[in-house]
Amino acid sequence: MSTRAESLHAYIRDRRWFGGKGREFTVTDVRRLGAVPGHATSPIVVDLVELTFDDGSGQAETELYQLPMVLVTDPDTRLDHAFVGWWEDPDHGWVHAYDAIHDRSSMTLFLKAFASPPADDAGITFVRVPGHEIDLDAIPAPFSGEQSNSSVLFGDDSVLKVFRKITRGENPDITTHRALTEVGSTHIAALYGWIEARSDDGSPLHLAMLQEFLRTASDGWEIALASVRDLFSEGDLHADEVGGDFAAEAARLGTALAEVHEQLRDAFGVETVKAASVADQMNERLDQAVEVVPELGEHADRLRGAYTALADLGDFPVQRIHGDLHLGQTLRTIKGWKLVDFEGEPAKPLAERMLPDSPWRDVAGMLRSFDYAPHAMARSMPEDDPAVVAQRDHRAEEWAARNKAALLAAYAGDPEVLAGPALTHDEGVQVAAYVADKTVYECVYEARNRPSWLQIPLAAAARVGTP
Ligand SMILES: Nc1ncnc2c1ncn2[C@@H]1O[C@H](COP(=O)(O)OP(=O)(O)O)[C@@H](O)[C@H]1O
Ligand SMILES: O=P(O)(O)O[C@H]1O[C@H](CO)[C@@H](O[C@H]2O[C@H](CO)[C@@H](O)[C@H](O)[C@H]2O)[C@H](O)[C@H]1O
Repeated sequence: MSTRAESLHAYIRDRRWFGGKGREFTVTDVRRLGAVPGHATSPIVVDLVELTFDDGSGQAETELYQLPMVLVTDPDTRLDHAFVGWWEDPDHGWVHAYDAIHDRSSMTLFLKAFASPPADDAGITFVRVPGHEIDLDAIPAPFSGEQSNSSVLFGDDSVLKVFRKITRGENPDITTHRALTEVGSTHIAALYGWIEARSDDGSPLHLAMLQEFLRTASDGWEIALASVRDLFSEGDLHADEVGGDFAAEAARLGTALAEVHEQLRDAFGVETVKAASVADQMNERLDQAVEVVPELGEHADRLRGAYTALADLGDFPVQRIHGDLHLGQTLRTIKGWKLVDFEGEPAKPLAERMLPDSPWRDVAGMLRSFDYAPHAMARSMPEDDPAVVAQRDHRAEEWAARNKAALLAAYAGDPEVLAGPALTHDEGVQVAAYVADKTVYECVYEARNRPSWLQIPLAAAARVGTP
């Protein structure tokens, strides 16, 4: 028989959403945040599990993970895949605990709680945003594309994104969506509500977000890959001649991003930042990245050149931004492009992700994605003939350049200009520095998560500063 802590350890360790893969940790605390009422026999509870990572350096780190669970007295074989453990629960005695995300009746009660919020002493609060009549009878189904969090779809009406790693304080996914929903932005999935609790120090714990389900959505990354596939299969045609040309979509993405940035400026305001201090942070990030990816050292001079040019700008404006924008965070619907997942860069502490930043960081994220798409596609089509490889490389550059130009021109307000300088000198310097910084981040991300893709950002680092 294992203890509650051992069961939680084993369950969390193997989950896709667990961010500490490969690191040793122990479960050092379990705090019951509250309960969702309504289940006749099986309590639904929300626990906050504290994990402590100790790599032996003497500096233990803790992280909090959220686990909504349904506690039943007899095993439920339908939920075998979501079995967390069997233990003596402090409030409910001997129970079999299952991850509630996978339990339809638990998730129905989560949804209904938005309409009839539990009493104040339930520990968790369901907040509803006015403006949408939630379909309370919609059937829940966990999202198959589970990533860093767990999402549950309710019919074709709404999605509940349950944050797994929890940080004390506000979650920018909620606060940014809320502000954009209030101004009626057409480039996001509207916020319908959220769930929160209080931390022991009184600060908010944002637990989940209920938002519009974009039922006609196609993933921007997949659409871009399809366009590249089309181009690669027509070796002698140019990017503007093949059926799947993406440039008009890239331009629409640029326009959508510009609108969202403007709405975020109106909602959260604008500040100025010293360019030299931003350049210092980029240099520091590069120093740390070279420790993880030593090959980056070969390109350090050209990367630092981009940061020096940035430092020379003096001051520049910063504002609330998306923070981790790439094609995988864009969805094409029949009503245009939508941006999702405003949580910011996963590697940064939450407090840092909320800080105003340059909108050019988001633009740079998209430009990097236009480099990734053709190179990722080329990797998935192994080829021995050097002539075909060279032709593809050439086409890949062409595809990336065409779509980058289209996005930049539209972002800068001129979607007709598909080539030539759409940006001022200062804007160009910022784009170059943020592209360099994102490339460095990607090298570390790939080295840790997908080493076989490391070559994509490394090759880009070698090109920084070249036209
Ligand atoms: N409102 C929505 N409607 C439809 N699909 C969505 C919606 N929000 C996200 N998605 C899809 O789910 C995926 C994961 O969402 P995301 O917010 O990025 O979650 P995570 O934080 O778990 O990575 C997205 O790439 C997108 O394909
Ligand atoms: O979506 P997340 O918030 O988890 O973002 C992380 O993972 C992304 C990969 O899924 C990573 O994006 C990089 O790879 C993409 C292709 O898979 C590419 O389109 C992006 O341009 C590239 O940065 C992202 O950087 C990371 O934060």
